[in-house]
Amino acid sequence: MLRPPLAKIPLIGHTLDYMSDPLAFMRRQHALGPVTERRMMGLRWTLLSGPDACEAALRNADKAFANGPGWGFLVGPFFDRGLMLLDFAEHHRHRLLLQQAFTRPRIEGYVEQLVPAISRGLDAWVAQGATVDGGAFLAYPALKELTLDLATQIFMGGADLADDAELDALNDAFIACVQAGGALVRLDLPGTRWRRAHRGRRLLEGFLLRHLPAKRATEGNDLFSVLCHLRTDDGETFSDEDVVNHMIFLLMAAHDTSTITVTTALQHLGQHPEWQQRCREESLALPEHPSLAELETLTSLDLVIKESLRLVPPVPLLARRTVKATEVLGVPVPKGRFTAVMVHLSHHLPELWTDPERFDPDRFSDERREDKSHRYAWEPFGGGVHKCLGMAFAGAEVSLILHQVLRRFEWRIDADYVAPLDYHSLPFPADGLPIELHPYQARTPA
Ligand code: HEM
Repeated sequence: MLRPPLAKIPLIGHTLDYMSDPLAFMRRQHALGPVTERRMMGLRWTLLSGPDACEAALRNADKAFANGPGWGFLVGPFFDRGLMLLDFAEHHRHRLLLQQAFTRPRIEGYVEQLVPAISRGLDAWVAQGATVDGGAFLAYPALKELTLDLATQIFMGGADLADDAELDALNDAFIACVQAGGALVRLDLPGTRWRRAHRGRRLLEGFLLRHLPAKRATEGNDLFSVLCHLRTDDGETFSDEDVVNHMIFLLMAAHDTSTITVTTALQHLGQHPEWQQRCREESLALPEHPSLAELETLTSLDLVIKESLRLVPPVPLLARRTVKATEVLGVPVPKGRFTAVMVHLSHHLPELWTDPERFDPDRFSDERREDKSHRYAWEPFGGGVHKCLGMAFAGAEVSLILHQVLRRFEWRIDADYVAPLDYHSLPFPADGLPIELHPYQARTPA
């Protein structure tokens, strides 16, 4: 925690302003206009707020905004050459190939693997007995562990690649890479997040390179194996280096984002028992291990997930840097300018949403469709050519976890509870989201 005198230095002060309450920071900025400037993290940034300004950068009609040099500043050394950090023709080429790993038949295959893996993860929640029955169960760390285990399973092809100690080391390495994004000291110095992340990246590269020949040799249905065997009609494939870079990025892209979404949904379902019951009834009507098509019939849960992504978008702002001079809504933006596309704010603007701070999943129902108020009113997955490639996978994973949790547990959270969200990297509840969790007991009608 920085002491107050440091917080008063303007360039760090604005960074901390953002981290302590991003929405308040974005609101203050937006009051000055949709295209403004601020010094943050030692650099001058153009800040885009409101759906029109966000749309301009994400549609990127004149190809002025680049991802690599923007995100590269925040997470570059650790997620180097992941799809999100590639640009223009090269990005297009890699995306064409990578999207074959996220077709519907592939996702159906991942769902088949996810279903038993989630069941096993939730068995462990029950086995933790003391925390499950009545005591405070910390939902966020439990979900983080669950989604990391799922990533090991679905992305890497199972725990047999590594023993428990190595898996723990890999998880730590991966977490170090993610946490470096919010580091204020961005130098490879002893004891810094930056140094831990460099070490983490090396460990992940070594692990993946070691297992790559075996993945190339046989065709499995885990993501690592799939990436090794992708081929376009023109015969394009990924090099070993590409596979490693994409794998490390995909692990990052998939993990925290899905965990945050499930956490937010659990919180609101705990605070709104009527929605919890409505979702549970739909889940109880399906098998414990549903197919992708069955999962898509969970309409109430779908509304809850959309509303959770609106209230707490896991990626609150998107980073870009201009590669040439351009303008947004008539305001000039010079070449070389770091740009923050503040999608979070659009989700909370009263001109786009009724009573935006209220948890109201029905706002996404066919009768209301408030998300149609603007093409970029709801953009948790971004927009334009970099729109999230894992959107369908994420939807399936998040719904599957919540489906099984709803069938097996019930929980309550105080209606007045406000999650103390930490925004040093992606948002998460600093208190771990304590909930009162009980095994679900079906009630017999009186
Ligand atoms: C709820 C969960 C998720 C959210 C909210 C989310 C959000 C986003 C956002 C906002 C972007 C765009 C970044 C930008 O324009 O700068 C993005 C890109 C991306 N996401 Fe996701 N994501 C989620 C889950 C996933 C999952 C599960 C995967 C993979 C399994 C994934 C893979 C990707 C990839 C590959 C990109 C880069 C796309 C490109 O640059 O062409 N995401 N995600």
